[in-house]
Amino acid sequence: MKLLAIKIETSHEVEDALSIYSQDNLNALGTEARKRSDFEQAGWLHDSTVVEMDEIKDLPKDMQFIAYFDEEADRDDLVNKFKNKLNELKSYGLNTGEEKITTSYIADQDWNTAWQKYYHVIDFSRHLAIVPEWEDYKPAFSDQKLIKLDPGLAFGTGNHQTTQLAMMGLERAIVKPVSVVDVGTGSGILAIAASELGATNVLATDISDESMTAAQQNAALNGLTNIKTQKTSLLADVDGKFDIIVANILAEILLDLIPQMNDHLNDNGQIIFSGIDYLQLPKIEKALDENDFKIDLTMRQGRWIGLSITRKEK
Ligand SMILES: C[S@@+](CC[C@H](N)C(=O)[O-])C[C@H]1O[C@@H](n2cnc3c(N)ncnc32)[C@H](O)[C@@H]1O
Repeated sequence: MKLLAIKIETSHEVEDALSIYSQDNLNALGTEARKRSDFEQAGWLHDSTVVEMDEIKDLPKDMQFIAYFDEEADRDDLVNKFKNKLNELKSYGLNTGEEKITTSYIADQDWNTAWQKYYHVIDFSRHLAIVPEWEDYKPAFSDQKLIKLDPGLAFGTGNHQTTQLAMMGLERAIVKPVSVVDVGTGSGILAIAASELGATNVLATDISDESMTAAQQNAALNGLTNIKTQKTSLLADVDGKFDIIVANILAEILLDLIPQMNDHLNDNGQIIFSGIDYLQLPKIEKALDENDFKIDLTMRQGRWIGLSITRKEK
């Protein structure tokens, strides 16, 4: 099988917006960002970044964004959609760089190994490190938990700021054994983090088949038997209540989740949201308030907001 690769010479300011747009709106099979700054920083980073010489001669001016699609996808339509998206992002005042778009068809094996080059150990916190399946890593603290991961085609390498905000929320929330539901699990990264942080049982849900496969494989890779998966949209068909609900999904989808949360949250339960662009926060605040929830903690990385939420006191 071949893949359609759409390459855009653009600016790092629009990396998140293009990644999410490609995956959520255009059904991209995967995305990749080659940033000049990554290459310039290589060598002094304390992680295991390795830069190969043949890549240095071809550095992007700022960022090369690449989205991969099925070879049957409509190439011209996708290129037009990316052009429109870049115009929209420019109208928000974002730097969209050169905006040069090129396309090519590549063998999918090349893609599988190509993106692995840009995915390395993330020494995330005192408690957690994310370790790609193919890398060796020795933690500085012997009790730091390792999340071993092969995200495959699912979202959730741990590199994304939204995933990291949700992980911070989980670290703060899990202070005793609790039950957790991870809504929109992608690679299973947050479900695995919850289990490693001491959750008793975790349900990982997603609407995509790729995510179900990736989450199951990654739970097994980490030897975790307390993670179950369920393919479903949000919490509509989920049975039971949980101590923690965690969801890293775009704000538009979180708005549909909010009215479902009360029926699935135990007394004294907590909710962790991520994936909210800061411009969308007022909508989320309003919906939470209308559904008798309150925000206890607001976290922000770049454009992204993470929230820790509980029920309003009666
Ligand atoms: C931004 S990714 C988050 C992945 C992972 N939890 C992380 O934090 O890195 C969002 C995930 O939500 C899933 N998703 C989107 N809409 C959904 C819905 N209505 N119900 C369940 N999952 C959904 C997508 O398939 C995707 O895997």
